[in-house]
Amino acid sequence: MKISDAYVIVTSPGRNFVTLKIVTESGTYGIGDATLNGREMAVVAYLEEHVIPALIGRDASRIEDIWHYLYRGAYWRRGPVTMSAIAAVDLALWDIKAKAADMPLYQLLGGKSRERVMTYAHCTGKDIESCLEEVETHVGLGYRAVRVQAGIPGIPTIYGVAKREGERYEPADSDLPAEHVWSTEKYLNHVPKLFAAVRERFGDEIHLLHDVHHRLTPIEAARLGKAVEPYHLFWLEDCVPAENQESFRLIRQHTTTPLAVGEVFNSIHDYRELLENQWIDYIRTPLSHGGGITHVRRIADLAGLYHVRTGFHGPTDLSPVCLGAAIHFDTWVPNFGIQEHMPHTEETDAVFPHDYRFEDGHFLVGEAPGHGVDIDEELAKQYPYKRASLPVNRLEDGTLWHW
Ligand SMILES: O=C(O)C(=O)C[C@H](O)[C@H](O)CO
Ligand SMILES: [Mg+2]
Repeated sequence: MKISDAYVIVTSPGRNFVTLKIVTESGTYGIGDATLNGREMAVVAYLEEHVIPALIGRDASRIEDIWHYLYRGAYWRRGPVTMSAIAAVDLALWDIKAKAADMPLYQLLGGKSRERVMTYAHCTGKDIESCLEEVETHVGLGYRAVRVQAGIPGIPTIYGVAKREGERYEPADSDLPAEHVWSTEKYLNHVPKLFAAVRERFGDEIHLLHDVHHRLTPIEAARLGKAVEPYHLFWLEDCVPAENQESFRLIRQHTTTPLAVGEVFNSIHDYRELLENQWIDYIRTPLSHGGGITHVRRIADLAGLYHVRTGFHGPTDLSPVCLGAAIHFDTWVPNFGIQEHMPHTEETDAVFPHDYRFEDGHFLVGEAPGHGVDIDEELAKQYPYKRASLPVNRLEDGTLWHW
């Protein structure tokens, strides 16, 4: 199973995606997602200049050895660019191995732990009322869990809320970073009212999630966690920037609201104190940013020791390749929690044909050999790369804040 060719495909069917294709001498190929939103071309350069030349001629079946060759062998360890590049190789190699075994990937991982994968949808609105309408729509579509984000009075642009009614939310929305304004006090005063309204209208059954997107300090996060306790959230996500893992000690001492962290993490080392001290409840690192299946399953196993479950990041800036592989992983992993689901556009789905299905608030894994996602290279060529940047956030006095 010698690797005879490998190349990167960049396509932008509505948004940018980076895909690595690895081909073996027998003609069996695999694909991996290497998309790092707003920093796509850095991963392309890493793969083309440093990884692909070293892959040609290697045995594609030696996934573990190739992982360590790329991780230890680079000398420069960890980081989102490195770990996204390694992830793309790893996902493509698992795809090849499963195809060679004529098995869907979940079988190779250890078989089904569940029949279907619960997902949560994004419900956003410019105010509480329009957000409630979104919840109504998604409950009607069968979702058992929804992420609720509403506009905050006095803050013109807010994370998670589309610029105009009826439009899709897309964070990387301009060539150079847009500038947003943030007020912690306005936010903290408003969010409990939003959850009170959702529980009052929809009752206790539906799971509710919320993403703070790294904007609070630990004591402010503790205040929010406490304030929303009556509405029993499924999780509060990224309530503080998590480089300082120790800050979760303080948050945890104050609130029983479950905490999810890690969509910007890329290594097991980012999680160690959080897990060993039982400060969090869900891990978020997607396969495509955390070194692929080979590394993320080690994080999931470590998490399992502490009753921590998976809740993988799944916005539209991860391609269907990442989502498809995640659905296989979610079907297998013993300590599964939930899978994020932001539907891709029709154009994206056409470029990446796949066999996973959404039904009644859940994903159903496909039975095709491999991870079940392919790329239509001819169609991909019709959508050239266009630079798109994530916004920056400033406090009302102009101080640069966390976006
Ligand atoms: O989906 C989420 O929870 C996010 O926070 C989405 C991020 O803002 C997005 O992936 C940034 O690229
Ligand atoms: Mg998030």
